[in-house]
Amino acid sequence: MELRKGLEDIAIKETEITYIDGVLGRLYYRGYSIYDLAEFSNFEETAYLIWFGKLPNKKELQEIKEALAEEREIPEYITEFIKNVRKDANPMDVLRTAVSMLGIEDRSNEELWKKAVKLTAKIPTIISYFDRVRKGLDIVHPDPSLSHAENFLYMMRGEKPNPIDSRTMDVAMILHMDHEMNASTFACLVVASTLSDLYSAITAGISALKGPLHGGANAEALKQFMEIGSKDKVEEYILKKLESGQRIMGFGHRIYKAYDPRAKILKEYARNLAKEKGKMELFEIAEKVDEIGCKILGKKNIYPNVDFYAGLVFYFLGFDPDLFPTVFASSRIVGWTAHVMEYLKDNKLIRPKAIYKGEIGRKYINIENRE
Ligand SMILES: CC(=O)SCCNC(=O)CCNC(=O)[C@H](O)C(C)(C)COP(=O)(O)OP(=O)(O)OC[C@H]1O[C@@H](n2cnc3c(N)ncnc32)[C@H](O)[C@@H]1OP(=O)(O)O
Ligand SMILES: O=C([O-])CC(=O)C(=O)O
Repeated sequence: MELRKGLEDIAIKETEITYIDGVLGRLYYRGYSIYDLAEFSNFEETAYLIWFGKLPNKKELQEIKEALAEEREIPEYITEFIKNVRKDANPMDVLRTAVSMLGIEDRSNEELWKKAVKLTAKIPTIISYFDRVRKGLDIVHPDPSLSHAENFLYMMRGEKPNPIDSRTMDVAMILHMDHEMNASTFACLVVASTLSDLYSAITAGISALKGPLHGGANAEALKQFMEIGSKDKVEEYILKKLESGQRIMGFGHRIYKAYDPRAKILKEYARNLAKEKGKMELFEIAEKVDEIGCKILGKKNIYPNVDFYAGLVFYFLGFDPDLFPTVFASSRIVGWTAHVMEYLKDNKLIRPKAIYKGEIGRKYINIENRE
């Protein structure tokens, strides 16, 4: 039996949701280029596309917007949990637990897409309530008149965002929405394939996304730009890091052997926000890491991934770094739920093999006679 560490190059399902061309650095949701979706679409429309396989007409778009807006509020017992949980909790742990709590209450047999809408609508509320409570601020209830992205920023800040911030948030959420068989989506499918419930599957996805090799890299990337402190220290920092065997966070990808198209798009949004917020110096440090990193690591086909500029964008939008992976999750929930629904249409229990390398036939020794 062949060992494929990390399941590299193993396909576990056929999909019509997302296609990645890792060599040319291209990404398509349901056949539409990510560049077109980022330029012309919005969160609700792209979510509909990912869930249902087609762009919605006007009526369908209105219906999905209304369904998402109606489901934003969270049950009181979850708000109470958020108020009582330790203020220094990791926000991904809070989100994971709150999603799990939602699952305890939802015993309905309603169609999975309806549960997917509920989860997608409620995740920004969980995140913003926790952030405001831990800062000693009053929670801001969702405003159903605002779009999904606008409302998220509104609940975080307590005031309506300007059009540049709203559009940036919308685009960032589109870019994070799905990415084929990434680690967190796979984690969801492992759980779903046992015919467990959707909330349990999503809880697994959140757990997998938390790690710094996956969705946690956006915060690590920003930390690295801040640590560097000035543009002229970038080269020395990168060389030192690589010489000591460490990784440049926000660089490298299992599938992309080219520049991640999402990073290309986010870079321009990060540049614009940096200008608007007067934070050009931090952006220029990141740009220099990008340039020198590509020169050195590009020889091994290692380039910036989505997390490289996402951290900067989320930071400029006002999110604290420990919230970045939760913002990622607030968008990836669409992809997780879409893949679970697609997989369950032709379910097969996910159960790979391990190659046994230990001994066989060892003699059991009573504890009194052991060394
Ligand atoms: C949303 C996302 O999840 S995108 C990914 C976010 N994660 C990060 O940015 C963390 C940094 N990046 C990484 O750790 C990796 O590139 C991963 C985990 C994303 C993918 O890596 P894998 O496909 O498993 O490749 P693997 O970890 O085996 O690395 C292959 C080689 O590239 C090198 N490499 C990979 N990424 C980096 C990096 N960021 N910096 C320096 N070297 C790197 C490894 O050291 C290794 O070198 P070697 O062959 O000389 O030993
Ligand atoms: O595809 C991957 O392995 C990681 C990634 O970029 C994502 O989940 O968006």
